[in-house]
Amino acid sequence: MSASAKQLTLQEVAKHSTKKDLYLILNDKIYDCTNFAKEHPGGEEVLLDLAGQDCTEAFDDVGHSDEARAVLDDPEMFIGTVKRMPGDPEPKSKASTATDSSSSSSASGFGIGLYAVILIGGAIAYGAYNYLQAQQAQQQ
Ligand code: HEM
Repeated sequence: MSASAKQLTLQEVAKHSTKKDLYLILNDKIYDCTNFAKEHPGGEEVLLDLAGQDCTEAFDDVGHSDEARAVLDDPEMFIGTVKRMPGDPEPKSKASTATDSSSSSSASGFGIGLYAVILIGGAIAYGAYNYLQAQQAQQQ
């Protein structure tokens, strides 16, 4: 059975998104969860919501047990692996690092803005101080 493991693109997997034909992607592997969905302790709905999509993140967020992972060892459920095409989104587990780096770059953008405000504020204060000093000197 595993000898017949297929490679499907994300678009092909996305076609299997109904109650009667339900594929899920987990860590770049494709599983037929049509029968399992009815038995899923977390409910059929959550799996149907993610049908035909990558559910790696959602699966990890729930903190599934090793027993849950063992369910996926069933050769009846294993379909094959994801064939990534140019322009496809990255696997979910790697996507989180991408968001991390973008959020840190926006944070440093804010840092530069704050730095500029402090510099300009300092320059204005220095100018005002010099002006007042000059005024006082004139009065004496
Ligand atoms: C095909 C993949 C999945 C398998 C094999 C699976 C299997 C299981 C199993 C065996 C449990 C019982 C608790 C445990 O052993 O951890 C469980 C619970 C649960 N699952 Fe999944 N699950 C899958 C995908 C998902 C996804 C994508 C979600 C989405 C949000 C989800 C949500 C939940 C929730 C909320 C529970 C807790 C239910 C409760 O404690 O009342 N599962 N799952």
